[in-house]
Order: sequence, then structure tokens, then C-alpha cells
Amino acid sequence: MFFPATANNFFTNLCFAGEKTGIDKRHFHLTEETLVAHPELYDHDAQSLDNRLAMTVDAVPKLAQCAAAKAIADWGRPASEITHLVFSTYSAWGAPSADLRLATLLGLRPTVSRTILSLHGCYGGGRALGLARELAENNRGARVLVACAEITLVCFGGPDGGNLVGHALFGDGAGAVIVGAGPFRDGEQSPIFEMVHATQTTVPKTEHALGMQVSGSGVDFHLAIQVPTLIGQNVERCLLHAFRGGDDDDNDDGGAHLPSPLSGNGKWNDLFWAVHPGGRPILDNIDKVLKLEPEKLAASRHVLREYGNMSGATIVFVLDELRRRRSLLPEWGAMLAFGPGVTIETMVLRCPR
Ligand SMILES: CC(C)(COP(=O)(O)OP(=O)(O)OC[C@H]1O[C@@H](n2cnc3c(N)ncnc32)[C@H](O)[C@@H]1OP(=O)(O)O)[C@@H](O)C(=O)NCCC(=O)NCCSC(=O)/C=C/c1ccc(O)cc1
Repeated sequence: MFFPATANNFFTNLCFAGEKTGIDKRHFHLTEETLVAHPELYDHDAQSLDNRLAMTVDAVPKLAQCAAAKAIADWGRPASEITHLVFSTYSAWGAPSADLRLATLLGLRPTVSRTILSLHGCYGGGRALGLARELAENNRGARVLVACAEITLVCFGGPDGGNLVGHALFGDGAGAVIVGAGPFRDGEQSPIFEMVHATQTTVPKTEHALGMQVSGSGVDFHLAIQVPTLIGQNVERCLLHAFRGGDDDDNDDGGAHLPSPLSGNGKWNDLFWAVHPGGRPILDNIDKVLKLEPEKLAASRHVLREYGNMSGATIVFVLDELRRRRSLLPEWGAMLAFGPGVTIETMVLRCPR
């Protein structure tokens, strides 16, 4: 690659054998041919935003289409029965927006109710699922397609732009899920996970910690070194809040319909875990503060190792990995996703028997 020696040493140190990052492999839309044709993509002083967006405007919905078509096939009903679409991406901007392009590619009905979530970053997948749950519960018979797709081409750069930690972590990918709340139809796959309760918490005074700045030369990420610690310090409070059914009272007296893994010794180890693998130290800190047994975050570590951090799409990969292991899962689980804010999306999950 074209990184000079100092940057290269730092980068090699981070990425070597995936020991620090926990990542062995990532997938990218960007090819060497594209880089040769577009040297402005690694020249931080060049105006490249227009070219980046011209490339992602079609590529992002097409990537999402691949994931969505697979989710629809697994679901077992025709795409025309989808009533709502929630699309999360930070990497395609323009109007008509990527959700409309995706709806057209999939042949969704013209009355499909579309929402696009932009710039939520890595918690976008969690927010999209939470929103889909609310839509499904409030619209009888609704079937909501959730699609998350990210292509890092908007933020790719050379070492002079900084952001080497982001370059060591982020990858491209798309995931999709169908969300519904009965009545169930013939041929429809039975539910895999029930989203029982969802909460969103913004950690006060942490706006500086995670962010994205747009300029004529593309998008720069800012990931403060404190992020893994901040998440570790706040995650248990978010979980207690969610398992109390969103009750702000600190007494563990609410959420009659929720399980109470909050009493007893093993507590968090009685759950299965779908955690956004934002980075290896984030998972390590969560393991530590919740005193989790080593295999509890196995699905998250597996996805990080095989795909890297695909921002909002990553949580769908983790849920899919858990789906494969579902016969081994306990009944109750928790989902966590993090992003700018610092925002923590928390969801109580149930794996129906
Ligand atoms: C692999 C890392 C980079 C290093 O591993 P380590 O165990 O901390 O290793 P070291 O303690 O040996 O640190 C290695 C080097 O990396 C440096 N470093 C260590 N974190 C840093 C650092 N955030 N900066 C800049 N140098 C550092 C550290 O200072 C040190 O530098 P040096 O002493 O010169 O070798 C690890 O810290 C890591 O994965 N950090 C990133 C965690 C993180 O913030 N993840 C993002 C979570 S939120 C998210 O997923 C979404 C974000 C998002 C936001 C907006 C969107 O639109 C879309 C997405």
C-alpha cells in the first residue's frame, strides 16, 4: 500500500495478525483498479467528495439489495407483502434517497412506508431494529424490512488524513431482517428473536468522543481513545434500565413482563448476548464489567474477526451468527449497539422455544 513508513509501522502494529484489532478479514467495495483510476481518494487535499458519493449512491442500495433479497427468501413471503422499510446507512447521500432506490430494486409496492436513518453510525442497526419493532407493534399485520448497508469508500483515505484507527477497524457489509408482530401467515418463517423492550441512552458530555466530519475531501472519523472505557463504564446502567422495562427508578421493581436476571449471582451469564463489536477492547471491557463467561461474546468476536466493524450492519451479522447457534441459547438475551453521542442502544431479546 501507499502508506509512508511511520504510518505504516503504526498500522502494521495495530493490524498484525489481528491480535490488537481482533480482525482477520474485511471486505471492501473499493478495488485497486478504482484506486488507480481515482488517486484523489487518497489525497487528503483533493476535492473527492463528489466522486465518492457518485460511486456509493448506486453501490449502497445494491449491496443492501443482496442482503434484503436473502432475508425475504428466508422469511418465505413475497416482497410485495412488505409494508414498511427502514434503511440505515452513513455512506450514501442524495435524494431520491437510498431507501427509495432499494425499494425499487426489490420491487416493493409503491405504498411501502419508507424511512432512512443516516449518520447514526454504528448504533444505526440497533435503532433501525427498535424503530421496526415500534412500527410492527403499532400497525396490525405490518411487515417491516430493516436494511443496513455501509461502504467505507466515503471515508477511505491515505495516512495524511489521520484516522488510521478507523482504517484498521471499518469494513463494508450489509444485513437485513424482516420484523413483524402477528398474526402469522402461511409459509412465513416462525420468529427467531422477539424484541421485548428497547431503550436508547446518550451518555452525557461525550459528544466529543465519536464523530464524523464531512469535507470536500470526504468523511473523517474521530474515535477518541477513551471510547472503550466510556462504554465499559456505562453499559451495566443501560442494561439495568432496559431490563426494568425503561423504568428510571433504581429499585428493581418494574417490568413485570421482563425476566429478572438482575437477581442472583450468575445474572448476566444467564443471558445470550448480541453486542456490536465496535472494537476488541470494547468487547473486553464489557466482558470485564459484566463478568461474562468467555464464550458469551463469541458471536460478536466471530463477526469482528471475519468482517471487521461494518458500523450499523454489524449487529445484523451478530444476530445471524446467534441464529445459527440458537439451539444452544438460553431463552433471554440482550443486544447492545454503540455509536456517536456516545449513544448506547439496548434491547431485551427473547429466543422463542
Ligand atoms: C485496535 C485498537 C486501536 C488498539 O488496541 P489496544 O488494545 O488499545 O492496543 P494498544 O493499547 O497497544 O494501542 C495501540 C496503539 O493504538 C493507539 N490507539 C488506541 N486507540 C486509539 C484511538 N482511538 N485513536 C488513536 N490512537 C489510538 C494507542 O495509543 C497505541 O499507540 P502507540 O502507543 O503509538 O502504539 C483498539 O484500541 C480499538 O479497537 N480501538 C477502537 C475502539 C473504537 O472506538 N471503536 C468504535 C466504536 S463506535 C463504532 O463502532 C462506530 C463509530 C462510527 C461513528 C460515526 C459513524 O458515522 C459511523 C461509525
